Amino acid sequence: MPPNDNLPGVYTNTAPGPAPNGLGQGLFASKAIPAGGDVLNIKTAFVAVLDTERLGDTCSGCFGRRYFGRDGDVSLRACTGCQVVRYCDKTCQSKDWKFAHSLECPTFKKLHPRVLPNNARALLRIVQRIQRGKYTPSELDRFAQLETHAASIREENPRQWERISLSAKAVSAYSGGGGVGGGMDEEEICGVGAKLDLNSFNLTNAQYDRIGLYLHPYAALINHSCAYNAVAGFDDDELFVKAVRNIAQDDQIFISYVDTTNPTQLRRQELRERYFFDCACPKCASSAQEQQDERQIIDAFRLLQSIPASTTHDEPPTATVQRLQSALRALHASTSCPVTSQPVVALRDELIASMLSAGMFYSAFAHAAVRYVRVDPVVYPFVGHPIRAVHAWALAKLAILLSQGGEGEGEGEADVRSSVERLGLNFGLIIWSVLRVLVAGEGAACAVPGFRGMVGATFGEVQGEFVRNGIEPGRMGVEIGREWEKVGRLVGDVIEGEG
Ligand SMILES: C[S@@+](CC[C@H](N)C(=O)[O-])C[C@H]1O[C@@H](n2cnc3c(N)ncnc32)[C@H](O)[C@@H]1O
Repeated sequence: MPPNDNLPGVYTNTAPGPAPNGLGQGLFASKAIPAGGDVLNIKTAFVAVLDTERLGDTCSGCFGRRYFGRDGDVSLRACTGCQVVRYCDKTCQSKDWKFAHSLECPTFKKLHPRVLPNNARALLRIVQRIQRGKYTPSELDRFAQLETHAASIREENPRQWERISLSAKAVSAYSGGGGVGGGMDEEEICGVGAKLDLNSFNLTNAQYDRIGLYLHPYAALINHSCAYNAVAGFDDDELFVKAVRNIAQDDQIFISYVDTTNPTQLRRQELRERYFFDCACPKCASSAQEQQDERQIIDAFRLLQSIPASTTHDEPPTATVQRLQSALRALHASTSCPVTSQPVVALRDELIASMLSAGMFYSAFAHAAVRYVRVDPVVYPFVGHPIRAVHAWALAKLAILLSQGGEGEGEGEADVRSSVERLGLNFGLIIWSVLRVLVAGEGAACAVPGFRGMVGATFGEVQGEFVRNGIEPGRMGVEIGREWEKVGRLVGDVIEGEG
């Protein structure tokens, strides 16, 4: 991809321009981009910080990039100055020190053991880097032009404005003012805080789990559509935006700011509250007639929200699993939500995560198979969609664990295990075929390089194991088809059990 002439580290097949229909500025394809193709790659963030709950388990230098996919615990060492941020080693520490930690470390130390929330830490970084002249004039110029909606935040979300003002007060006190970029008063810092809230992305790891927040003023130009044509992903703080559909030259690039599997009413509400616009995308327009179904789904969401959060720390994971399973059954009893609609989709994702924490590996495998076979092809129709790839990877990892004799535990686990054993599943062929699809589709895949590297290495090991045993799974299409018929029966049983 060609570099952007003005912005360091920005490579792109796009150009900025005014977006029609009152969307402000947007990004437009400077050439045709096929599905799976590159839209934008930004090597270094304008700002990126970890969420507070990830400071203890994620490296603040590489954001987990260097040890991603490695099994077992990774030991991170805390910064001896502030004790707040942690690193893999000196390389990661020195990278972060140069970027901004040298500026913020004394403040973190003073506040320890209190830790500033993620948006205040991001704001402090931006303000201190501006004051020390660490951004180029073109980066600052792009940042200055970003939308803030500050007046709307003040009027419509007074609590958000209060949080921004409090952060600005603290940052103004801690940043000390002055420097080559000049001092910034509290009001200016509030403006930066509003910009951060409106324009930041979820920083994710290579498996698309949220780990923090990220902002770059060029990427922030991408507008929203629920019928998006591109997705963003990260390796470390390197951003990759890829096409999930064929994009014609001069077409506008759209990502989704919200979970597009959510019902229209919820998506629109979230977009209104956080981004201050009413979405007029084709997906929102076409679901106007779905009022009846929508209402049922909204009721289902309320039911889900009435259940206490699944991540309460004092609840044993097996209890969470039971709670989620009964919520799934209650949803089926009270609404006609299909397995591919929300909140059933989100509930199953949570169920799989909770089953893993509870050590219910056979049950987690069965639900991951439901997701792979029945849910994702409908919810993410583009085969190279990164979420689909991550779910396929989770299924393969579970199959690897079970093939190595992983023992499940917990209520109901014995039943699922005996169903799997009755079916006589050949895990090896299932693992091989799931990974093979991921590796073969790599050209049109949107997953970030770190993820693809991890999948490729695992496929190589699995293939090597087969070859050592004199087997060529590439020639076993019929046998593999039979294994997927068995998986289909398992999937059918799970869905029937929920109904
Ligand atoms: C992250 S910014 C995107 C860049 C923005 N257009 C600009 O000129 O700075 C988000 C803001 O862009 C506008 N926007 C993005 N997508 C939109 C859409 N589909 N419809 C209307 N406004 C949209 C809204 O004002 C929203 O708060």
